[in-house]
Amino acid sequence: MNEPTRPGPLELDGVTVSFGRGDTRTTVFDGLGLTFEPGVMTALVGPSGSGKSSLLAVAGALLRPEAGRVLLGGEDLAALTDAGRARVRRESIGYMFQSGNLLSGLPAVEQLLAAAYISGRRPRGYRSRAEEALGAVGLGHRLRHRPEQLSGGERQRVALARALFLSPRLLLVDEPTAAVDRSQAGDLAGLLAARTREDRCVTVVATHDPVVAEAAGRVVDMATLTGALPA
Ligand SMILES: Nc1ncnc2c1ncn2[C@@H]1O[C@H](COP(=O)(O)OP(=O)(O)OP(=O)(O)O)[C@@H](O)[C@H]1O
Repeated sequence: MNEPTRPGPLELDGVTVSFGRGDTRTTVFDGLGLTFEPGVMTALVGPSGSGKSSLLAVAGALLRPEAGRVLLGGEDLAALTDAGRARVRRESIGYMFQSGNLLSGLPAVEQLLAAAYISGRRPRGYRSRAEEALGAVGLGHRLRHRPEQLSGGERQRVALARALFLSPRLLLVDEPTAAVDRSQAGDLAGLLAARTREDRCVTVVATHDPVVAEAAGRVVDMATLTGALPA
């Protein structure tokens, strides 16, 4: 918002994630190493169960790895206390998930303002900044529309504007085009890539959609990293 974005890579270094115990134990990553640069949108592709969502969860400080480091601009999120991780989530990470997770009944501009309130930031002129942010994703004519009055693609654009409004260093996106038509999917994917370059954030998108992979600056196939077989 008013703070400049502080560019810095996201680095996964020797990251191990597994779920369950005994016979049901699943190791998703074992010593995974990957670096994501600012200004680049990376598409994570791969079959169902190959670990795309798990990677987003570890990168977003929603899941603590069993081993390894998760460095965001040099700070190891895996080593922080729960309170430290909550601070990083609030201050440095934007999340955009499948359904957009908009608050029902709330006009588009208020969706952004609510996010600013929750994060404790209220810069001067924040309402006009929120309007500008919506304009930047092509929704200048939909400022007062509620989610119920928007198309699937428009809802995703509000979610994108909201995620970018707080100037995240890291933007994590899960299946952004799952609920939109093909032409909206292309527009949304292009917009995500463009805003990533302009805002210099690290953007990681889990997707099954070739349109998103085409728009990305880099594609990482999880199957080649984790050895997952097609479902
Ligand atoms: N909470 C959990 N408990 C147990 N196993 C889990 C849990 N979350 C994920 N897994 C397992 O970890 C593996 C990776 O799952 P993940 O959701 O990361 O894959 P994905 O590539 O995002 O799949 P999809 O494309 O279907 O969303 C899968 O085998 C899954 O069953």
